[in-house]
Amino acid sequence: MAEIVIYRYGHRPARDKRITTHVALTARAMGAGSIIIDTGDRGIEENIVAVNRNFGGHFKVQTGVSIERFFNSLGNNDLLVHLTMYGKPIMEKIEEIKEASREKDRIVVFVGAEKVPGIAYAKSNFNISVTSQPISEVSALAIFLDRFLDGNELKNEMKGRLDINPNERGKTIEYFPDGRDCMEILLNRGANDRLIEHCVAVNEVAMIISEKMDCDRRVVNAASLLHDVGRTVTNDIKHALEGYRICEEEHISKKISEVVLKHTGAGITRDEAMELGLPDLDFMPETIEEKIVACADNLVIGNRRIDINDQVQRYKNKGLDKAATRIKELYENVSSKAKMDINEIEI
Ligand SMILES: C[S@@+](CC[C@H](N)C(=O)[O-])C[C@H]1O[C@@H](n2cnc3c(N)ncnc32)[C@H](O)[C@@H]1O
Repeated sequence: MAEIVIYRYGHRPARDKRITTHVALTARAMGAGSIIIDTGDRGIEENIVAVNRNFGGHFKVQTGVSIERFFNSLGNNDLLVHLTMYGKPIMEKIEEIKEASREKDRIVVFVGAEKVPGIAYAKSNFNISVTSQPISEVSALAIFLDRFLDGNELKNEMKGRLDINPNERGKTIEYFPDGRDCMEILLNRGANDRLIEHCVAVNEVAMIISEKMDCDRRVVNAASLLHDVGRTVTNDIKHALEGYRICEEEHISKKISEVVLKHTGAGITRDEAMELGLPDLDFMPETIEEKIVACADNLVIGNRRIDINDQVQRYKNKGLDKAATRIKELYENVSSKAKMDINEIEI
């Protein structure tokens, strides 16, 4: 499938910031991989970086590429489609464009802001109109992308720091802190260097495991970095509970705080929880993300990897035989899901 690139011509930073940003947002949401803008505009670049961070994906933006430089950069593997009210109707040409794009690396969609010079019409493989009436470049681009991608772009899922969960009467926003956010939370909560180094080491192991299976990597990333944030309050068995409370205070998704809550050893049963003075709850890891983080924590002591058998022995030495058996079983379970021996992971 050819990569879709948008070229935005005639951008005037003082006048067009909003509409060019909307062209970029539409391109990003509707299946394009990047936008190139003729006039330099750091504001738009920063805006798109922030949108990617919040809502996911790797949409690229480059500004300050003049039309001459842009045309010089085009090669035989590019198909250039110019959207203009003076072009051929999209319904007549879209199948031909799809066919032509199959042999190309990139399909470059040219949209103007102000008057477009004749060279754009001459250089384009297709000059395409979306109705013969003047409309906004945002709508022209949206309709073109929708027709070109047969509506499949509407199924795109990008995952960033925020998930917007729509409901009948509004929305709920779920927050998945990224690495930078997690580090800020740890520091703001007073984590010392040793604690941070431990969290980073567990994170490294957890992320390697997460690459081997289908799971929400945002959850694994944040939960592994924050699994011990409760140790800024206490180092006893209640640290996971404190971590959960901190995650709640930071308005972090439950998918993450639940991992933090259940990361101790290979989980704590309801009976054990009662004996340990914890709330009358089951703290056993159930989701794949919960299992990955608990398991990664068992493979790390301080900031170094520990052999799983040594970890199991440490629990046995403390007389915690049941917990030791569960740790081994969890390790075997996660290894089989990862289709590798996770005891071989090196950091
Ligand atoms: C405000 S218009 C400027 C049109 C300008 N007068 C020109 O020379 O084409 C901005 C852009 O919207 C897009 N556009 C506007 N109407 C369109 C239509 N009916 N079909 C396709 N694209 C259209 C074109 O890409 C155009 O360059």
